[in-house]
Amino acid sequence: MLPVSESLCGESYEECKATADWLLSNTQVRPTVGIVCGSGLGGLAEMLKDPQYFKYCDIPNFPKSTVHGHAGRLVFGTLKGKPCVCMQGRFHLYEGYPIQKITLPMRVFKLMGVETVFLTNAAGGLNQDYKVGDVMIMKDHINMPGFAGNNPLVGPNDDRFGVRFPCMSDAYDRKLRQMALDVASELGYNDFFREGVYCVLGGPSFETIAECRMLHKLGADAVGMSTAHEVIVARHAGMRCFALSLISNQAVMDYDSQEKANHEEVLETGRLRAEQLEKLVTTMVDRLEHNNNDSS
Ligand SMILES: O=P(O)(O)O[C@@H]1C[C@H](O)[C@@H](CO)O1
Ligand code: HPA
Repeated sequence: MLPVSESLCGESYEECKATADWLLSNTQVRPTVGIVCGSGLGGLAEMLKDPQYFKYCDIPNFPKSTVHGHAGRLVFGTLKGKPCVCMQGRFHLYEGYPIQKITLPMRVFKLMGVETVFLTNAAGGLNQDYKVGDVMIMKDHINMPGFAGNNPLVGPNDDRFGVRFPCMSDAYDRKLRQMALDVASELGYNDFFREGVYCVLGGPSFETIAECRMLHKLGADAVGMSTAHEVIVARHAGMRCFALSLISNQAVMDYDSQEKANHEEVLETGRLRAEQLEKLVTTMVDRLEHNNNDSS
């Protein structure tokens, strides 16, 4: 039996530790790199060598994955010789879980020894220069649910994870972003590589035209339904973060447009860019130094 929860939503230190210990007792892998796969981007998990799979429904304290395109399992293995754990599918606010619960895997990552987290997502392009299939390095985020008090760090702070008021001006690691630009250039990806600001909303409905126009005016280049909350929790716990948005569709900004955002297009764009994204992340992991203090 796992310890009785005193947390708001099942994400207390003791519960996360029990989950981390359970996983570590069932695998030999001691991950220093964590990966989160976005919609249609689960193929990255297939890159791990000697994979060991744990279905979310079998992991103590884990929520279940409910979204098509998110396999719902944790994969342990090595990538370019580095011990990794990969979420093949993530949790979203719109699935009905409390925000503290959907970000629980970040704390479990931390307690298993992860130092650096790579996250991917599918997102709608708000920047008019972006095309479907572009890949955006996340330079920053706008956490819309947080404006209304729905921040994953709401609730009692446990200092064993991090401080009460964590800084977020360095949420997306500068050195990793530069490494991504270098690697993208070496791989000949410059034509479809961007760097920009991601705005997270709660979903599951896609945005109205007025909402897209507003978000663009506020400074967002892409809009999605994930990642920012995970990054907040990962940064709170002192892990380095790097995130990529695949522009899976153009956000509709024009009342004359016949375009309609839909999840099938999102998954299809993921399939088209999967190989390049996998190559980029694999190359970056290969170049990682295990030095969390290296962050800037
Ligand atoms: O997990 P991500 O952020 O990649 O998923 C996006 C947002 C929605 O879950 C879904 C919409 O198609 O894709
Ligand atoms: N909006 C929100 N989330 C998304 C989108 C979008 O257009 N595309 C993929 N995820």
